[in-house]
Amino acid sequence: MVLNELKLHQTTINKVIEQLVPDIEKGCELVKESILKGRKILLAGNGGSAADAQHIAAEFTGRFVKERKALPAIALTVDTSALTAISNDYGFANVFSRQINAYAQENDLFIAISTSGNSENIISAIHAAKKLGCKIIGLSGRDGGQMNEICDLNIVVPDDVTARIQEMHILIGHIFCKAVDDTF
Ligand SMILES: O=C(CO)[C@@H](O)[C@H](O)[C@H](O)[C@H](O)COP(=O)(O)O
Ligand SMILES: [Zn+2]
Repeated sequence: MVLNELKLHQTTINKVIEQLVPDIEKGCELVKESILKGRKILLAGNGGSAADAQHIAAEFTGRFVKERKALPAIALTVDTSALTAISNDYGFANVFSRQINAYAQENDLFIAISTSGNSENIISAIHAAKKLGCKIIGLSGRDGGQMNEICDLNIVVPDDVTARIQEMHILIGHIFCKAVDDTF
């Protein structure tokens, strides 16, 4: 079983290497552009993707590898009072869009993470971010779902298994962090 899981991961990473390098490079450019313009990064996802959102945000506000200045990144998944109040009062579909409306400004970057590309609260948040003039990178999988139509760039991991897709998302997030480190 263990060897098989590792081999499945290897198959997915090989597909990412063959198919996604240009998209990941575009994502690096969008992330660098927003940081160099002094804009902030907002991130959101559900479940494992919520963990990815806060993991990536912390690489920017803290540090990834290199010593450099603190950079503005906010995960919309971490404030349990906001998460519960918004979900309770406005419905779970609005849990991220409401926070986007509170924090996002024109030319900020929203990194929306959903392995299916279809989670309702992520789709609503993308619509809200677009209305405010944000740029949007999707990290998704399967067929990319609704995120194909509404993101500036939807990076679709070519796999149908949630775990494999998430493993590639955090790798891509780390590559974004390396691209930013390299600009300082
Ligand atoms: O981490 C996992 C499975 O590996 C789960 O927590 C998973 O993230 C949750 O089922 C999410 O609700 C899936 O949502 P999404 O990726 O389709 O947007
Ligand atoms: Zn997971």
